[in-house]
Amino acid sequence: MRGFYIGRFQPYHNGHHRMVEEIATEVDELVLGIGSAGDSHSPRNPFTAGERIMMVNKAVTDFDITTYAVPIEDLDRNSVWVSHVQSMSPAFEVAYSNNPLVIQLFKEAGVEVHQSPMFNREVLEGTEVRQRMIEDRDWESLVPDEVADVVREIDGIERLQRVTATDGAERVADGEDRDPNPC
Ligand SMILES: Nc1ncnc2c1ncn2[C@@H]1O[C@H](COP(=O)(O)OP(=O)(O)OP(=O)(O)O)[C@@H](O)[C@H]1O
Ligand SMILES: NC(=O)c1ccc[n+]([C@@H]2O[C@H](COP(=O)(O)O)[C@@H](O)[C@H]2O)c1
Repeated sequence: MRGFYIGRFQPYHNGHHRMVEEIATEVDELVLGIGSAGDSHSPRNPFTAGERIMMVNKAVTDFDITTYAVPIEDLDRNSVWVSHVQSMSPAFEVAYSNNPLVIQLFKEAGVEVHQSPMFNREVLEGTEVRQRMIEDRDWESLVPDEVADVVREIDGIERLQRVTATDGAERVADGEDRDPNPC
C-alpha cells in the first residue's frame, strides 16, 4: 500500500521523522509532499523545494520504506487542492496529516486519512526550530543529522538570519514598529 504525507518541512524535523517512522509500519511506499513548494527565502519558508527534497531524501534512508518526494505548489482554491495533489503525486490509498484543513479537504474528497499523535510538540515544531536558528541556539538536536548537514551545506542559518533581518527592516519602514508616541 502507498501513503501520502504532506508538510512544508521548513525544515524537516524530528517530529516529522517520528511520524514517518510510524507511517512506515503501515505502508510499504510513501509519497512525501513538499508543500508550499513555490515558497522560499522568507522567515516562515526559508528553504527551497529542492533543498527540502534533499533533507527528506537523506533523512528517510533511516527507514525501510520506498519514498518519493514530490513538490506541491499552493493554489488559491482549497476546493480543488486534492485534485491538484493527486495530479502531481504517484497514486496513493491513504493520506497522513495532523493539519485540520488538510484532513478536511482529503475527507471531503473521499480519501482515507490517518492522524498520528504529536511527538514532543513543545519543541518539535518548525517555528521553534527556525527561532533557534535565528537566535544561534541549539537547533541541531531537533532535526535528523542528515538535515543538519544539508542546512550547513546551503548556509541555511545565514540565509534565515538575513531574510528575517530584512523583514524587520521592512516592518520598521512600514511604520509597524515605529514608536506611536515619538517625542
Ligand atoms: N511534533 C510533531 N509530531 C507529529 N506531527 C507533527 C509534528 N510537527 C508537525 N507535525 C505534522 O507534520 C505535518 C507537517 O507539518 P509542518 O511541516 O507544517 O511542520 P510544523 O512543525 O507544524 O511547522 P511550522 O511551525 O513551520 O508550521 C502536519 O500534519 C503537522 O501537524
Ligand atoms: N489551497 C492550497 O494550496 C492548500 C490547501 C491545504 C494545504 N495546503 C498546503 O499543504 C501543506 C500542508 O502542510 P502543513 O501541515 O505543514 O501546513 C502546506 O504547504 C499548505 O500550504 C495548500
